[in-house]
Amino acid sequence: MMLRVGVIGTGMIGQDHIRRLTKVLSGVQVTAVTDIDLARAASAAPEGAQVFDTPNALIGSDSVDAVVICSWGPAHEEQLLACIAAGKPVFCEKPLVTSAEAALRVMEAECAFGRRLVQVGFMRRFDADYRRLKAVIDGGTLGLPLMYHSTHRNASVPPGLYTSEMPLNDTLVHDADISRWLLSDEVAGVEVRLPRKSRQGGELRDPHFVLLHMASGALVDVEISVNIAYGYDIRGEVSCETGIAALPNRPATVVTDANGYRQAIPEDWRERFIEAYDQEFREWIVAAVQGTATGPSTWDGYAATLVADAALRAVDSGVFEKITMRDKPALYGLPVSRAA
Ligand SMILES: NC(=O)c1ccc[n+]([C@@H]2O[C@H](COP(=O)([O-])OP(=O)(O)OC[C@H]3O[C@@H](n4cnc5c(N)ncnc54)[C@H](O)[C@@H]3O)[C@@H](O)[C@H]2O)c1
Ligand SMILES: O[C@H]1[C@H](O)[C@@H](O)[C@H](O)[C@@H](O)[C@H]1O
Repeated sequence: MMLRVGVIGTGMIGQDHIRRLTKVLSGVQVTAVTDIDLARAASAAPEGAQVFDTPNALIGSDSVDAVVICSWGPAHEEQLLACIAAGKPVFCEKPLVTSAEAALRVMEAECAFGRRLVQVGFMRRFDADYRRLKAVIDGGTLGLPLMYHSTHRNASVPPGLYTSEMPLNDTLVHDADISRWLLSDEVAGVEVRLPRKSRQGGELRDPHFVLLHMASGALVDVEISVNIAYGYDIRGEVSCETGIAALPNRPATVVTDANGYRQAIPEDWRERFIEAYDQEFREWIVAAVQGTATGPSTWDGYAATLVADAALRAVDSGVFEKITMRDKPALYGLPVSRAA
């Protein structure tokens, strides 16, 4: 069966996902697009796709079996609720939503529907390097994971559009999610320290040093730098009881010349995670054709949102901010635990 997809939001990642859905992946066709900027939607629409005036019109259309949401975070809740009301599988870019209350409303709607419909765009879980790293941790040969060092550096972020909350509610959510997934753990609380401000980002508060206290007692330190200038640099190293497991430096051709040996650094997320995005959509298509969703869930989006909310509180309070999660609905599987 050919999955007919409607895309909401045709900005940077919307266009990149339309490219992979039309030129890279099979079994899928983009039949509809929309954006509040209709001219942008029209220019991003692949041949034969209909341009809708509103997300609701696209979601309700008979020509759309499943939806991909690539609008800004604060718009996600309303669009997710409309997809769930229509019973259509939906891939929603991260962040799921931008407050815990909104995440709970989406969760309640999905649970009332009774079947998973939502996959959240935490693409690191589909990256081959992260998958190998998790296999080593889960294999147990290094003992229990004690600390995870997560480095998240963006060359730059769009001035004006990327606000001072976003290092925590748009960028940190990746590190929160990957820490939970890698360590099979939950985040119990957050501290944030602000180092000297970088002059690269104008008024933007940047960088951030975040400490995630995991329920097992493991600690995760996260560097969020969003105007590092030199490239998109994602690193991760897990310190266990008897050894260390780390992401490799990205395989890239080594250039040698009079200036020495060097390897290229990805420009942005499109380049660094290109295969991971392809894979997350391969897996999404398989589930969406069956009318459901697998992979990162509304529960995972809720957990990451709780971390973002707590981190935003911690910036103001300067102290440890505790996280309290609601009970996990059966729809999302068993609670995780990494026993000491
Ligand atoms: N997984 C990743 O690595 C990754 C990478 C980039 C962006 N993202 C996420 O994807 C989303 C979009 O990011 P982007 O970088 O493409 O931003 P962008 O600003 O380039 O594009 C967003 C588009 O959505 C449109 N839009 C906003 N609100 C809308 C609404 N209510 N209805 C219809 N259209 C609307 C805007 O007009 C714009 O064209 C964000 O949630 C972002 O966090 C994820
Ligand atoms: O929306 C983007 C995207 O999620 C990237 O993966 C992340 O590195 C950026 O910080 C964020 O702004």
